[in-house]
Order: sequence, then structure tokens, then C-alpha cells
Amino acid sequence: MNGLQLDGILFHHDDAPFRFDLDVRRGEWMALIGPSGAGKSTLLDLAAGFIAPDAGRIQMAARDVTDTGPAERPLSIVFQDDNLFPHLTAEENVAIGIAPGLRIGRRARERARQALGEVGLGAFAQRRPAAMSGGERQRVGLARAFLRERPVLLLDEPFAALGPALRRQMLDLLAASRARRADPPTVLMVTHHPEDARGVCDRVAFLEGGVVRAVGETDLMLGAQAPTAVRRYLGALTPGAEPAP
Ligand SMILES: Nc1ncnc2c1ncn2[C@@H]1O[C@H](COP(=O)(O)OP(=O)(O)OP(=O)(O)O)[C@@H](O)[C@H]1O
Repeated sequence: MNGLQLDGILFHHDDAPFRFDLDVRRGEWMALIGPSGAGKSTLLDLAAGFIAPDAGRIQMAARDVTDTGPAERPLSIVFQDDNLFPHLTAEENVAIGIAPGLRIGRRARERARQALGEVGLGAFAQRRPAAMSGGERQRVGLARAFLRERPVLLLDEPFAALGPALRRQMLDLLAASRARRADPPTVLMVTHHPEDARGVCDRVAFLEGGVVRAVGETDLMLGAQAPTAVRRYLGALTPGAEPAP
């Protein structure tokens, strides 16, 4: 087994129960969609190790990580809030992802500059976050996540604050960075915009009521043949659209 597996995971927030089974294949890019409160962030938090399941096992890159803390799991995570250090430059913010003991050496700086170039921010290396736009900051966060080359990449709505054109640009950047890697990471991405999955995600998982209700190829899950619950959700998202029967 490889990639990311949640196997018989049970969890609860107060009296809200969650039961997750999910198999993200090695090198696959999967979108997590579903209504607000379905448990998308909870699933990601379990995968990241920020919260511990009541039962079940989590496998990542062929390792059982259930009892392992977030820092020891073979993953990077990018949140909606870019998580940059305000007092560091873009170059330092990226380099710190690979700097042992948080000491940034010359080699780490060089690699950080290269990673910034790959996300189109070669000229921004010496800027601090306050002097960058939201989209630029998110690109710095992505460059850092990519430079770490962890086997698993978790994305929790990293582009939510951006408009549709910029979101698409970010996803294309991510797809291009991924394509450059000999061994691309397994990606699990929460999105409130199912259309974002088109063209970049291999499969889509639909969550509702604290469980994974359906998993399928992206075109199928977002098309007319999608399971009824998914069509109902997608219909409800389209202003003026009739919910599917
Ligand atoms: N720390 C917490 N304590 C108690 N309940 C929580 C906590 N975090 C989340 N919940 C509840 O668990 C449920 C799932 O939350 P979660 O954030 O995983 O959903 P989501 O699918 O990511 O939603 P959204 O699309 O709105 O971000 C919600 O009903 C939420 O109120």
C-alpha cells in the first residue's frame, strides 16, 4: 500500500460522529468536495495528525502513521491562510521548509530562489509577505511545500480567497510543478469549488454527514452521471439550477 489510506477511521467532535474510509493512490491528485460541515477539514486534520482518531488506521507513503505526530508524518500542508513568517523574506520563507534546525544556509537559499522562479516569483525573493498580494503569498507557500518534496501534499482550500481566474492559474502552476517531479506527490485537496478539480484532479471524493459517500473519476463525479447525492450538491451550488431528483 502506498499513497494515503484512511482505514475504518472513527472520530467525533462533541456529538458529531465521523467515519472515514478513503484510499488515495500513490501519485494521485484527489479533490475533497461536499457541503459545509460535511467533515472535509476534519478528514484533512486527521490525515495531518492534528487530531487523533478514536479508532482505525492511517497509512501514508507505505507507513502506518496513526500514532505519529504531525511533524513526523511524510507530508506538507498548505492552508487558506498562507502561514508565512511576516519578518522573513519570500526566499527565507521558502528556504525554511528545508533548513534543518531553522538555520538557512546558502544551498537552501539557492534552492528557494529556484522554487520561487518556478512559481513565477523570481523577482520577489527579497520581499516580505506584507508587500505581496494574497495570490503571491499563496505561491510562496506552494513553493515551500514543493521544495520539501514530501510524498503527500495536503491542501486545505489554499486558493479560497482568490477569484476564479487566479485560482485556475494557481492550480495550473501546481499541476506544472507536479509534472516536473520524477515521483509526484500524492495530493488531497479540499475545495469549495468543485470546478477546480476539472483538468487537474484524477478523482473526486464527495463527503456528506461525516462520511465519504462517493469516490470516482473527476469527469464522472462532476458530470450528468454522478451519484444522485453529488448532483444534488452540485445543483444546489449553481444559482437558479434545479436540484437533481
Ligand atoms: N473543534 C471543533 N469542536 C467541535 N465541533 C467541531 C470542531 N471542528 C469542527 N467541528 C464540527 O464538525 C463538523 C465538520 O466540520 P469541518 O470543518 O470538518 O467541515 P467542512 O466540511 O470542512 O466544512 P466547511 O466546508 O464549512 O469548511 C461541523 O459541524 C463543525 O461544526
